[in-house]
Amino acid sequence: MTDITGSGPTRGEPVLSLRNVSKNFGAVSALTDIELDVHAGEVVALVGDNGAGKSTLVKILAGVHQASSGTIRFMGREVAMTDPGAALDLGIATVFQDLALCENLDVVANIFLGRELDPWRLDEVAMEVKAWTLLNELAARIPSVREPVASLSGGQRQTVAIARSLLLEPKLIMLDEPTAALGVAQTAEVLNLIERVRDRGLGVIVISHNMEDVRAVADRIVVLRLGRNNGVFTPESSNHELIAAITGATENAVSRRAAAHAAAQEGGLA
Ligand SMILES: Nc1ncnc2c1ncn2[C@@H]1O[C@H](COP(=O)(O)OP(=O)(O)OP(=O)(O)O)[C@@H](O)[C@H]1O
Repeated sequence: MTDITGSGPTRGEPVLSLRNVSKNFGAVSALTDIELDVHAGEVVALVGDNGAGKSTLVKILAGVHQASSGTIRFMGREVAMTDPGAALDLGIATVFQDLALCENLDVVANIFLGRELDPWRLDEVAMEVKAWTLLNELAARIPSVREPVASLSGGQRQTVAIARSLLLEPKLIMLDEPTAALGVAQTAEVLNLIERVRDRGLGVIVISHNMEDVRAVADRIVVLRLGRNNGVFTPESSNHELIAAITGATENAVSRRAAAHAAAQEGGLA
């Protein structure tokens, strides 16, 4: 049976720790002296305006880009993510926004894509059982694992992509905008899924622009602004504080609208 936790760290132990991580693209400083900690059984939301450096940070951790300087510790030791394979081998899984699924293949084939149990002799039955086990552990609602991905909803596709990333028993999973373009019910399903992954002791990093989703699922909210850390918040932090950290100003069009909206709601309730 697939155990999606693997031999992971105990809840609360540090999984990932970044210190002074910087990344330059030629003359462009995409990231400067980033610090980030993720613990086992914790969801960390990475938020920031467009161009804040979120994608660059995730790509460094996924081995797509290499940091220009700084240290990355993973499971207690300093590591170098030289390529995507190295990150995967260490136990860092990434679900990118495009999900990288094959529309015409079924759920089983997508979960095992490139990782067939025996590439010379496809053991369809064993792979189907393993796919079901994985999806059941996630309490995922997929009608049939023999359904082509093309016929699944956005939420179900996200589920398949997450299940696929758990196959290699990672210690850390990174999700890039997992609820973008999803409806209300599908978003709730994906947020539940993230909680189940967290409850199994994995460290989770979620990039999101949706503050409601971030508050609903994150244990800590790390704000990046112009490639630098700009505060760590909790879901209880006020919208005003969060928006100020994201935009870098306490008074701006977004915060004024939020304040006016809150005042109107209060007025309505009175
Ligand atoms: N390959 C690259 N070459 C040059 N500059 C880059 C490259 N990738 C990112 N950058 C720059 O790094 C900065 C951070 O970009 P990044 O895409 O990481 O931000 P982001 O927070 O993910 O934004 P978004 O929410 O729009 O995806 C930007 O100034 C961007 O132009």
